[in-house]
Amino acid sequence: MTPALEINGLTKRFGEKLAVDAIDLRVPQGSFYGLVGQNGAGKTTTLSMAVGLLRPDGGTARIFGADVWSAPDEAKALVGVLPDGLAMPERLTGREVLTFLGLLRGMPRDEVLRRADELLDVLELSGADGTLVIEYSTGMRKKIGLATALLHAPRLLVLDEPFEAVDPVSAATIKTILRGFVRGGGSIVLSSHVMALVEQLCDHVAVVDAGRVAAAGTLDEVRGSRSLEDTFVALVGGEDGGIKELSWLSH
Ligand SMILES: Nc1ncnc2c1ncn2[C@@H]1O[C@H](COP(=O)(O)OP(=O)(O)OP(=O)(O)O)[C@@H](O)[C@H]1O
Repeated sequence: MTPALEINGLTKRFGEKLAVDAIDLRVPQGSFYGLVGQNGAGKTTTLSMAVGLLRPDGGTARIFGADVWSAPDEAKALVGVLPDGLAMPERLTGREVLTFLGLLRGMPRDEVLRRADELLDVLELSGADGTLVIEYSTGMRKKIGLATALLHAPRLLVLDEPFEAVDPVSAATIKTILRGFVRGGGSIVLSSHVMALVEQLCDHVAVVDAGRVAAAGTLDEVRGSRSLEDTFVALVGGEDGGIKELSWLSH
Protein backbone atom coordinates (compact mmCIF):
# COMPACT_ATOMS: atom_id res chain seq x y z
CA MET A 1 0.00 0.00 0.00
CA THR A 2 1.27 3.51 -0.82
CA PRO A 3 2.57 5.12 2.38
CA ALA A 4 0.69 8.13 3.73
CA LEU A 5 4.04 9.91 3.82
CA GLU A 6 7.32 8.78 2.37
CA ILE A 7 10.46 10.84 2.58
CA ASN A 8 13.72 9.81 0.98
CA GLY A 9 17.07 11.45 1.53
CA LEU A 10 15.63 14.76 2.70
CA THR A 11 18.49 17.10 3.44
CA LYS A 12 18.69 20.70 4.65
CA ARG A 13 21.68 22.84 5.45
CA PHE A 14 21.55 26.26 7.11
CA GLY A 15 24.97 27.78 6.42
CA GLU A 16 27.52 25.50 8.09
CA LYS A 17 24.83 23.61 10.00
CA LEU A 18 23.56 20.36 8.49
CA ALA A 19 20.11 20.42 10.12
CA VAL A 20 18.69 17.36 8.33
CA ASP A 21 21.07 14.76 6.98
CA ALA A 22 19.47 12.59 4.28
CA ILE A 23 16.50 11.42 6.36
CA ASP A 24 14.32 8.54 5.17
CA LEU A 25 10.93 7.92 6.74
CA ARG A 26 7.95 5.82 5.77
CA VAL A 27 4.62 6.49 7.46
CA PRO A 28 2.18 3.66 6.71
CA GLN A 29 -1.44 4.48 5.95
CA GLY A 30 -3.56 4.38 9.09
CA SER A 31 -0.63 4.81 11.44
CA PHE A 32 -0.22 7.25 14.29
CA TYR A 33 3.45 8.13 13.95
CA GLY A 34 5.50 9.95 16.58
CA LEU A 35 8.69 11.82 15.79
CA VAL A 36 10.83 12.36 18.86
CA GLY A 37 14.20 14.02 19.26
CA GLN A 38 16.13 16.48 21.36
CA ASN A 39 15.92 20.25 20.86
CA GLY A 40 17.56 21.03 17.56
CA ALA A 41 17.50 17.41 16.34
CA GLY A 42 15.81 18.45 13.09
CA LYS A 43 12.15 17.50 13.63
CA THR A 44 10.62 20.83 12.62
CA THR A 45 12.93 21.16 9.61
CA THR A 46 12.04 17.62 8.49
CA LEU A 47 8.29 18.10 8.89
CA SER A 48 8.40 21.51 7.18
CA MET A 49 10.13 19.97 4.15
CA ALA A 50 7.80 16.96 4.19
CA VAL A 51 4.72 19.15 3.71
CA GLY A 52 6.19 21.66 1.27
CA LEU A 53 6.71 24.58 3.65
CA LEU A 54 10.50 24.54 3.32
CA ARG A 55 12.42 23.68 0.18
CA PRO A 56 14.95 20.89 0.79
CA ASP A 57 18.51 20.93 -0.54
CA GLY A 58 17.99 17.34 -1.62
CA GLY A 59 15.66 14.39 -1.37
CA THR A 60 11.95 13.87 -1.96
CA ALA A 61 8.70 13.85 0.00
CA ARG A 62 5.56 12.10 -1.19
CA ILE A 63 2.09 12.27 0.33
CA PHE A 64 0.05 9.25 -0.77
CA GLY A 65 2.43 9.03 -3.70
CA ALA A 66 2.09 12.70 -4.73
CA ASP A 67 5.41 14.53 -4.79
CA VAL A 68 5.20 17.59 -2.55
CA TRP A 69 7.35 19.67 -4.89
CA SER A 70 6.39 18.48 -8.37
CA ALA A 71 2.68 17.84 -7.66
CA PRO A 72 2.03 20.33 -4.84
CA ASP A 73 -1.71 20.80 -5.45
CA GLU A 74 -2.40 17.08 -5.29
CA ALA A 75 -0.14 16.56 -2.27
CA LYS A 76 -1.40 19.56 -0.31
CA ALA A 77 -5.06 18.66 -0.79
CA LEU A 78 -4.35 15.41 1.07
CA VAL A 79 -2.58 16.86 4.09
CA GLY A 80 -3.54 19.06 7.02
CA VAL A 81 -0.66 20.80 8.75
CA LEU A 82 -0.17 22.31 12.18
CA PRO A 83 3.19 24.04 11.81
CA ASP A 84 5.41 25.13 14.67
CA GLY A 85 4.59 28.74 15.63
CA LEU A 86 1.66 28.96 13.26
CA ALA A 87 1.03 32.52 12.07
CA MET A 88 -2.68 33.30 12.19
CA PRO A 89 -4.74 36.28 11.05
CA GLU A 90 -4.79 37.80 14.54
CA ARG A 91 -7.66 40.25 14.08
CA LEU A 92 -10.22 37.63 13.16
CA THR A 93 -12.31 35.40 15.41
CA GLY A 94 -11.76 31.64 15.25
CA ARG A 95 -14.87 31.26 13.12
CA GLU A 96 -13.71 33.97 10.73
CA VAL A 97 -10.28 32.32 10.41
CA LEU A 98 -11.89 29.00 9.49
CA THR A 99 -14.32 30.63 7.04
CA PHE A 100 -11.51 32.63 5.42
CA LEU A 101 -9.21 29.61 5.02
CA GLY A 102 -12.03 27.33 3.82
CA LEU A 103 -13.07 29.82 1.13
CA LEU A 104 -9.40 30.30 0.14
CA ARG A 105 -9.25 26.55 -0.41
CA GLY A 106 -12.21 26.85 -2.74
CA MET A 107 -14.63 24.94 -0.51
CA PRO A 108 -18.37 25.70 -0.88
CA ARG A 109 -19.47 28.36 1.60
CA ASP A 110 -22.26 26.26 3.17
CA GLU A 111 -19.86 23.40 3.79
CA VAL A 112 -17.24 25.71 5.30
CA LEU A 113 -19.79 27.24 7.69
CA ARG A 114 -21.12 23.82 8.72
CA ARG A 115 -17.66 22.37 9.35
CA ALA A 116 -16.48 25.51 11.17
CA ASP A 117 -19.49 25.21 13.47
CA GLU A 118 -18.74 21.56 14.23
CA LEU A 119 -15.00 22.11 14.69
CA LEU A 120 -15.50 25.02 17.08
CA ASP A 121 -18.00 22.94 19.03
CA VAL A 122 -15.87 19.78 19.24
CA LEU A 123 -12.74 21.75 20.11
CA GLU A 124 -14.66 23.66 22.79
CA LEU A 125 -14.04 27.03 21.19
CA SER A 126 -17.70 27.92 20.60
CA GLY A 127 -17.79 29.83 23.89
CA ALA A 128 -15.12 32.18 22.56
CA ASP A 129 -17.10 33.11 19.48
CA GLY A 130 -16.58 36.87 19.79
CA THR A 131 -12.91 36.55 20.78
CA LEU A 132 -10.20 37.58 18.34
CA VAL A 133 -7.30 35.17 17.79
CA ILE A 134 -4.92 37.79 19.20
CA GLU A 135 -6.67 37.32 22.57
CA TYR A 136 -6.51 33.50 22.44
CA SER A 137 -4.49 31.56 25.01
CA THR A 138 -1.71 29.23 23.79
CA GLY A 139 -3.99 26.21 24.11
CA MET A 140 -6.77 27.93 22.18
CA ARG A 141 -4.26 28.78 19.44
CA LYS A 142 -3.25 25.13 19.15
CA LYS A 143 -6.90 24.14 18.94
CA ILE A 144 -7.80 26.65 16.23
CA GLY A 145 -4.61 25.61 14.41
CA LEU A 146 -5.78 22.01 14.57
CA ALA A 147 -9.21 23.10 13.30
CA THR A 148 -7.61 24.77 10.26
CA ALA A 149 -5.63 21.57 9.62
CA LEU A 150 -8.82 19.45 9.75
CA LEU A 151 -11.18 21.75 7.84
CA HIS A 152 -10.67 20.27 4.36
CA ALA A 153 -10.90 16.66 5.68
CA PRO A 154 -7.32 15.64 4.83
CA ARG A 155 -6.16 12.03 4.86
CA LEU A 156 -2.88 12.85 6.60
CA LEU A 157 -2.26 15.20 9.52
CA VAL A 158 1.24 16.54 10.15
CA LEU A 159 1.40 18.19 13.55
CA ASP A 160 4.47 19.89 14.96
CA GLU A 161 4.30 19.79 18.77
CA PRO A 162 0.48 19.83 18.97
CA PHE A 163 0.52 19.48 22.76
CA GLU A 164 3.19 22.03 23.61
CA ALA A 165 1.94 24.40 26.32
CA VAL A 166 -1.55 22.86 26.20
CA ASP A 167 -3.35 22.27 29.52
CA PRO A 168 -4.49 18.72 30.39
CA VAL A 169 -8.17 19.41 29.64
CA SER A 170 -7.46 20.80 26.17
CA ALA A 171 -4.91 18.02 25.62
CA ALA A 172 -7.59 15.42 26.38
CA THR A 173 -9.89 17.03 23.80
CA ILE A 174 -7.13 17.07 21.19
CA LYS A 175 -6.22 13.42 21.93
CA THR A 176 -9.84 12.34 21.49
CA ILE A 177 -10.05 14.11 18.13
CA LEU A 178 -6.76 12.66 16.90
CA ARG A 179 -7.66 9.12 17.96
CA GLY A 180 -11.01 9.51 16.19
CA PHE A 181 -9.21 10.72 13.06
CA VAL A 182 -7.03 7.59 12.98
CA ARG A 183 -10.02 5.33 13.78
CA GLY A 184 -11.76 6.88 10.78
CA GLY A 185 -8.91 5.80 8.49
CA GLY A 186 -6.68 8.89 8.74
CA SER A 187 -2.92 8.90 9.31
CA ILE A 188 -1.03 11.21 11.66
CA VAL A 189 2.58 12.26 12.09
CA LEU A 190 3.33 14.35 15.15
CA SER A 191 6.47 15.58 16.80
CA SER A 192 6.76 15.74 20.56
CA HIS A 193 9.27 15.87 23.39
CA VAL A 194 6.90 14.06 25.71
CA MET A 195 7.69 10.35 25.57
CA ALA A 196 4.71 9.33 27.72
CA LEU A 197 2.39 11.06 25.28
CA VAL A 198 3.94 9.38 22.28
CA GLU A 199 3.70 5.99 24.03
CA GLN A 200 0.07 6.65 24.85
CA LEU A 201 -1.00 7.79 21.38
CA CYS A 202 1.35 6.46 18.74
CA ASP A 203 1.77 3.01 17.21
CA HIS A 204 4.94 3.97 15.30
CA VAL A 205 7.87 6.10 16.33
CA ALA A 206 11.08 7.50 14.88
CA VAL A 207 13.89 8.86 17.01
CA VAL A 208 15.69 11.72 15.28
CA ASP A 209 19.18 12.63 16.42
CA ALA A 210 21.43 15.26 14.87
CA GLY A 211 19.49 15.33 11.61
CA ARG A 212 19.38 11.55 11.17
CA VAL A 213 16.97 8.76 12.08
CA ALA A 214 18.52 6.86 14.99
CA ALA A 215 15.69 4.29 15.15
CA ALA A 216 12.30 3.85 13.51
CA GLY A 217 9.51 1.30 13.45
CA THR A 218 6.53 0.23 15.50
CA LEU A 219 6.56 1.45 19.07
CA ASP A 220 7.38 -2.05 20.32
CA GLU A 221 10.18 -2.52 17.78
CA VAL A 222 11.82 0.72 18.84
CA ARG A 223 11.48 0.49 22.62
CA GLY A 224 11.77 -3.29 23.02
CA SER A 225 11.25 -4.18 26.68
CA ARG A 226 12.24 -0.72 27.92
CA SER A 227 10.26 2.47 28.25
CA LEU A 228 10.46 4.83 25.28
CA GLU A 229 12.18 7.36 27.53
CA ASP A 230 14.98 4.91 28.46
CA THR A 231 15.35 3.91 24.81
CA PHE A 232 15.46 7.56 23.78
CA VAL A 233 18.11 8.50 26.34
CA ALA A 234 20.20 5.45 25.40
CA LEU A 235 19.97 6.34 21.70
CA VAL A 236 20.64 10.05 21.81
CA GLY A 237 23.27 10.28 24.52
CA GLY A 238 22.86 11.14 28.18
CA GLU A 239 25.13 8.36 29.40
CA ASP A 240 24.85 7.53 33.09
CA GLY A 241 27.08 9.80 35.10
CA GLY A 242 27.28 12.32 32.31
CA ILE A 243 24.63 14.55 33.83
CA LYS A 244 26.28 17.20 35.96
CA GLU A 245 24.85 18.69 39.13
CA LEU A 246 25.01 22.24 40.42
CA SER A 247 26.94 21.92 43.67
CA TRP A 248 26.02 25.42 44.85
CA LEU A 249 22.33 24.44 44.95
CA SER A 250 22.89 21.95 47.81
CA HIS A 251 22.06 23.25 51.27
N1 LIG B 1 15.92 29.01 9.67
C1 LIG B 1 17.01 28.51 10.26
N2 LIG B 1 18.21 29.10 10.13
C2 LIG B 1 19.31 28.58 10.71
N3 LIG B 1 19.34 27.44 11.42
C3 LIG B 1 18.18 26.81 11.58
C4 LIG B 1 16.95 27.30 11.01
N4 LIG B 1 15.95 26.43 11.35
C5 LIG B 1 16.53 25.48 12.09
N5 LIG B 1 17.85 25.68 12.23
C6 LIG B 1 18.80 24.82 12.93
O1 LIG B 1 18.62 23.51 12.45
C7 LIG B 1 18.70 22.58 13.52
C8 LIG B 1 17.41 21.75 13.58
O2 LIG B 1 16.36 22.61 14.02
P1 LIG B 1 14.85 22.11 14.17
O3 LIG B 1 14.03 23.32 14.54
O4 LIG B 1 14.46 21.37 12.96
O5 LIG B 1 14.96 21.11 15.39
P2 LIG B 1 13.80 20.47 16.29
O6 LIG B 1 14.15 19.02 16.42
O7 LIG B 1 12.47 20.80 15.75
O8 LIG B 1 14.05 21.21 17.67
P3 LIG B 1 13.01 21.60 18.85
O9 LIG B 1 12.65 20.33 19.50
O10 LIG B 1 13.84 22.48 19.73
O11 LIG B 1 11.85 22.31 18.22
C9 LIG B 1 18.98 23.38 14.77
O12 LIG B 1 20.39 23.36 14.99
C10 LIG B 1 18.53 24.77 14.43
O13 LIG B 1 19.27 25.72 15.13
